[in-house]
This record gives sequence, structure tokens and C-alpha cells, in this order.
Amino acid sequence: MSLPPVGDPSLLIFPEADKSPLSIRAKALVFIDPRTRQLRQEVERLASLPVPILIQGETGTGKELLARHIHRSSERPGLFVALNCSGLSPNHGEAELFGYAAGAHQGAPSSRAGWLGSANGGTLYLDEIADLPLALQAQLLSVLETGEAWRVGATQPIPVDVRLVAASSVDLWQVVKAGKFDERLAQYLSDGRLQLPPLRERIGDVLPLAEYFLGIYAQRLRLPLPGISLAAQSLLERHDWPGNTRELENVVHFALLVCDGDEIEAHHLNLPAAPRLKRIEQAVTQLLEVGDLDQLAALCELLRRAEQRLAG
Ligand SMILES: Nc1ncnc2c1ncn2[C@@H]1O[C@H](COP(=O)(O)OP(=O)(O)OP(=O)(O)O)[C@@H](O)[C@H]1O
Repeated sequence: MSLPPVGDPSLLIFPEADKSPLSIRAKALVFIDPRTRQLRQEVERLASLPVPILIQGETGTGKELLARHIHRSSERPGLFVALNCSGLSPNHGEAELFGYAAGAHQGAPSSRAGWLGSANGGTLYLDEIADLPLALQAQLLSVLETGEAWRVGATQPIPVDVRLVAASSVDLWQVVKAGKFDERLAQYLSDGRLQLPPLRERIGDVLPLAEYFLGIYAQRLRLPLPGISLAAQSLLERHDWPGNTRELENVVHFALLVCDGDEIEAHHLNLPAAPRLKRIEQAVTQLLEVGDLDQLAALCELLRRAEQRLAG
């Protein structure tokens, strides 16, 4: 197991990784699994087009990292500005997002650009966009469509040129159906949709990512670079990764710190021995309690096949 050489299309190297915030520590985007290689092609296609992008994926799958890559590839001259919509102030969300004019409210002697203004000429990354209040959703759409924004308290709009890259860990269309997301904004975002699969569905990325993080942390902590034993590799590939790549990064970081030999062993990973088996056990137990006849028949068939395999 080793990472592809620099220049391989599955490994994107970020030239200015040092400029990224601490929460995004990657120097490269590791895409090795066939599913993420395919995604990579889609990303390259969309990045240079003047379309908004919606990245859907579970927490920790790498949505912000991908958004940063899209911004770099787009070569837009402005900044990449990242905002988590659930962090907007309940009372001053509009001013935070769109800015305010001088004198708009008490204690506002001068005007402020807001997040949108700071991203002028660049990319506004809105994480968890489903958490944006409905009223701001409609306002945001109008700004993006007209290229004009009204700061709170302003008497005239100002021109803005912002590319929106939004992320969501939930299906936006379901939120639309529930009446809590603006259908027109969802439509606007649907031109460039990217689905980042959870790590458990792209097993081919697990060991390359583990090796990559090991390299990063060994270098940063000035520790010798250990290998990963076969048992540890197998455990990494069998784990469910509910926290996705972020969880893998933390697990590898920890393993490196507690590793006392040339290789990371399974017990250094501090992972449950067989999480999937546990889940299967729970599902079967539930089925035995509440399953209907068809489900029980399907279960018997599966158990029969398991028996057959055991018998050799
Ligand atoms: N393909 C990848 N290659 C290298 N590092 C990655 C990759 N994907 C994610 N990471 C790293 O995993 C961590 C989590 O990534 P990121 O913050 O982009 O996830 P996210 O989906 O935006 O999470 P959240 O939904 O919680 O905001 C970061 O440290 C990031 O650098």
C-alpha cells in the first residue's frame, strides 16, 4: 500500500496549504477509490464553469476541502469565505451575511461588508445551508441572481459578484418538501450537484488516506514513519467510520502517538473490534422480534448461505 506519486490525477496537491485554517489541515485531496476518482472528474468539469455548486455528504467527508479545491481551480481572484449557516446570529443574521450601512443600528458608526461582501470576486462557502433562515434564503437567491446586494439600512444596492458553493449533510429536497427550504434556491443550486460518498462506501480511499495522514502527522510531530500491520489495515477497512475522514484522521493521529514499534497494530487504533458485526446482530435481533414472514424467510435464506460457506 502506498500513495500514488505526485502528479497522479487521484492525488491533488494544494500549493498553499499553509494558508488554510487549522481545521482544514490537508495538503492534498486523496481520491483513490473508483467512486471518488469519478467524482474528481465531475469536480474538474464543474470548477471552471460559472455555476453554483451544492456538495452533499455526511459530516467529515471532506466537503469544505473540496469547496476550497473548487475555488482554487476556478481561479476567481477574490477570497474563499467559509461560513457555517448554523453559526449565524439569530437576531443579526441579515447584517452578518449582507453587511450593514453606517448608522444602520446603534453602535454602527461605519459600514461593514458582511460575509457576502468579503467574498466579492471570490467564493462564498455556506456550510449546512439548510440551516439558513428561510427569509435569508430568498434574499440570498435574489443577490446571486441580480448581482446586487442591499446592506442593512442602505439606501441603494451595491454590485456583488460571488460564486456560491453550498454544502449540506441532509437531502435539501426533503427539507424543501418539509417547507423549510426555498424551492427556488434548491433549484438554483441543482446545476452543480456533487455527492461525496461516506467513507464506508469508498473503502478504496481508507488505507491511502490512513497512510497519507500518518505521513502528515509523523512529519509534523517529528516521529519516525511507522507501517500499518495487516491486522490494523483490515480493521481500518472494516470500520464503519460514522465520523468519516475526520474520524480516520483522529484515529491515525492517536495511533501514531501510542505506537511503540515499527508498525501500527490493531490495538493502537482504539477501534471496536467488529462494529459491523454488532450492527448486523442488532438488526437480526430486531427482525426476529418484529419482522414479518417474508423478512424472516429472507433471513433464513441468508443463514442457509452462511452455513453453506462455513461447510466449505
Ligand atoms: N479526500 C481527502 N484527502 C485528504 N484529507 C481529507 C480528505 N477529505 C477530508 N479530509 C480531511 O478530513 C477533515 C474533515 O474534512 P472537512 O472539514 O472538509 O469535512 P466536512 O465534510 O466539511 O465536515 P463538516 O460537515 O463537519 O463541516 C479535514 O481535516 C480534511 O482536511
